Amino acid sequence: MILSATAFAVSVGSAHASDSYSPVTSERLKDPEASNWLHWRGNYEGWGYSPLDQINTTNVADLEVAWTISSGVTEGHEAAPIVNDGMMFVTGAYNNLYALDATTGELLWHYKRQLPEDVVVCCDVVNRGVAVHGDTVYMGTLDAHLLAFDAESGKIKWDITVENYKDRYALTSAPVIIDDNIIVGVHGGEYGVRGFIAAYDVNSGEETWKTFTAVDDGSWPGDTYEHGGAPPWLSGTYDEETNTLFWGTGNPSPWIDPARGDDHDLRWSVSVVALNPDTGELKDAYQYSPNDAWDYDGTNEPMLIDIDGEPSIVSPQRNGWLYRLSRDNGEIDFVDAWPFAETNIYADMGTDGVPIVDAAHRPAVGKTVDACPAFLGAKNWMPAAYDPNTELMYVPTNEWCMKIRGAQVEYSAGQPYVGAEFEMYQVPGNDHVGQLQAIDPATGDVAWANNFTAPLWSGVLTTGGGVVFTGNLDERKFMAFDAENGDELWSMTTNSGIVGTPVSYSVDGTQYVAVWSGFGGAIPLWAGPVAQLTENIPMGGTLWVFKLKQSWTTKG
Ligand SMILES: O=C(O)c1cc(C(=O)O)c2c(n1)C(=O)C(=O)c1cc(C(=O)O)[nH]c1-2
Ligand SMILES: [Ca+2]
Repeated sequence: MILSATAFAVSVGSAHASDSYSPVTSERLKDPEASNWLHWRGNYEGWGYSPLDQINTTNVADLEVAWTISSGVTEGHEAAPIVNDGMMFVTGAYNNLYALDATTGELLWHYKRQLPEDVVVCCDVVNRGVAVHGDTVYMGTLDAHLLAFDAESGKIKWDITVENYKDRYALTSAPVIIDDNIIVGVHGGEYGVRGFIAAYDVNSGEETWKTFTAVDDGSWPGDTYEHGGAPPWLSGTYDEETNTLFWGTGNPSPWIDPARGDDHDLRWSVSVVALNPDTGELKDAYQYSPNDAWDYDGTNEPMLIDIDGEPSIVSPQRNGWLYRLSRDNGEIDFVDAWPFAETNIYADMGTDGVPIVDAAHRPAVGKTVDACPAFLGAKNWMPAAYDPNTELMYVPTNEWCMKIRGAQVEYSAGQPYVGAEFEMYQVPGNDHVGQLQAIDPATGDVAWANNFTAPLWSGVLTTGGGVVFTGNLDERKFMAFDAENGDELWSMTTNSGIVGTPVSYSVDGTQYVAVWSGFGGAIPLWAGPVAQLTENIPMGGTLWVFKLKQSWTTKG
């Protein structure tokens, strides 16, 4: 299914000069202050962890609303707000960008992208956030531009074209900034783009490198890599120690192609790649699903964690397996993998990390199969979080399956290039689809799990106060759980279903937690009958910001 973006007028609000914007240096990005939220996942390692502990398990029940702001837009609001010394930058749907006073919600400036009428993206007109560097704020757009704004005034410094949106290239996620490079990965796996990661100079916007993720190495039949997808549409992570960028890549285009046969790996689709961020040079890669036929994009965040002193990558994948990989010297090696939701596509996981496919669950043209998970995955884009105190990761999970079969499709620029027919369904006998799981990344053991009737489509935040935050859909609740045992400590019913990415920050000694409520994203567009679980959710984006009641905050 496709969705067209309607045009909006640009309206940069009145510039409001705050007296002292703090420039974001490369050093600050490498070692972010606990009070700020400078990366979409809080740090380069992709943890989604705030060390702040003013809000903790003993007082979180006393949270109250500090302020809210409504976007007036009814599509999905997925972004993580970025906060730098009291100033917040947050995106809504359709590339709306708001600069706000993080303590009061006062709107300092607002940019509304004028998108061409014929912009089409696969999975809703979403944006997952901005990146910040110096006195500049950067946003990727649905028409595949990269924009640089003056942080204080909202004035556009530069606007570059990353690729042609008419071929369905788009940017939906937050850029990653490493020293003088601003790095983005493209969308378009359902339209036959050729995926790439590219870097631009933070000051001039000039391209410094571009690395294709569908590679010409003989692992694709003929020249099919040229429309082979593998789009790295979510943000990557960065290991400063070895100067390595890790980035997940999407599904091959089309999902199913009779020409491929069984022996084409289609590198590096559904993989994690390791790049030198200065040059874009490929250091190494590991493929989660060679020759993928189920739309199991491997884009999910490669979280960088040290496990018993071993530098590791941990990533819960759409295919239902949680991977533990090593990352010594920027080289990726398979260590272990564990199923974390209903999955039947692999008969076994080889000890070398090359899965043994169960042919009974592999679709082809003229062959319908039942496959679990469904193509929307055991976990999709909504980021898991890691808590260095409990040493657990908290994974928003969905259990569902699909009937799927191949369909003939020809490449035609800008047209859907999927090659499959499918219908999702709930796992028979299950009373839930969504689950928040606390998992030990060393062993794959589940410490606790909480179930939700509808799918879970919100990011997760961990905090130094031992509280885990996430939101759900049909109940519209933003919730706080005890990181140790999963007990629900607090919740608040919001305006809409939550598909946001919660963050935490503090200003003048007061800790805040912020999250969008505004249902949308892939579920209403793609989930078929399973979307019925979410059909009565009210629509519309509101950013909610919480803090403790005064009696707690003054105790310091
Ligand atoms: O292959 C791609 O280029 C691509 C891009 C995106 C995106 O950029 O949002 C999604 C997907 N695929 C996808 O398969 C998917 O399930 C999905 C869900 C969502 C969402 O925001 O809810 N985006 C995307
Ligand atoms: Ca995809």
